[in-house]
Amino acid sequence: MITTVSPTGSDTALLSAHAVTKSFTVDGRAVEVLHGVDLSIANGEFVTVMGPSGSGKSTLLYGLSGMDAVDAGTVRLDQVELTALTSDLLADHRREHMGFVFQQPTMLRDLGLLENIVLTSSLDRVGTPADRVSRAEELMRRAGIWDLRARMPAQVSGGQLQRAGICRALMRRPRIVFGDEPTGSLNRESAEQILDLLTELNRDGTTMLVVTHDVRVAARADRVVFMIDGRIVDELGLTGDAGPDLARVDAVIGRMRELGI
Ligand SMILES: Nc1ncnc2c1ncn2[C@@H]1O[C@H](COP(=O)(O)OP(=O)(O)OP(=O)(O)O)[C@@H](O)[C@H]1O
Repeated sequence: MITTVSPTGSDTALLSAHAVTKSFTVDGRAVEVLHGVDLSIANGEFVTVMGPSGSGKSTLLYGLSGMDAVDAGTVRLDQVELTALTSDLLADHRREHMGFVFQQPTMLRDLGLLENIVLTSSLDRVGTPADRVSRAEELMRRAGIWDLRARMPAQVSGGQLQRAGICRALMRRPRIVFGDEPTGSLNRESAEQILDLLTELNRDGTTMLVVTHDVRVAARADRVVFMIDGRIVDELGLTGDAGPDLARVDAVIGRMRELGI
């Protein structure tokens, strides 16, 4: 059943934001782009954020993940208030608990995919080198790119590279994965494969917050959050027996029409 959910918080939230504001200085003037955003994401939930270009989706994602500081309000990951941490502690926390998937992963071009994936966690000194390779193997097999492990980033397709990027993001078993247009640069078939992978990872318990313009991506979520002009204006719950993808896509498009997006 497709349901509308209220935009209120949840006691079991893994990530919660309260009254978050953010301004940028443009031509010497502060322009507020997030106007007191509240958002709670439950453990294991898959949430997508949709809205017009410039509505503040990426700014929200960066603010919630601590990649960029917010001006006011609080952001908590589980019991830890991210907005109260020093930048060093926040960076540690981010490395340990969060994964990031962007439109195009940045890889070192002279290293093979496996080395690229293992390298991040090697730098972080997590486990033994053998542990890291075995974790990478598990993820790469799952993503269907183990056979490509020795290829250089320039020798694989955009979709394969994105799958490697997702493997890299998951090396440390993050509690939450943030995605900013993870299928934005891919053709339809590759995008579907990435979506299948993200959906599968979410089913295994990884919480996800993904910003997207693509209704097919949004429709995979448990909940779609709609932003307009720096505010969350509506939410659409897609949990339960929501039927085939098409019905979910229809529901998202219908809500976008109602909101004039
Ligand atoms: N570093 C910055 N300096 C000044 N203004 C910024 C900066 N980053 C973002 N903005 C502005 O903040 C607003 C929100 O931008 P943001 O990138 O969050 O929107 P978005 O919804 O993700 O857009 P899109 O869908 O086009 O990626 C926009 O008006 C943008 O121009």
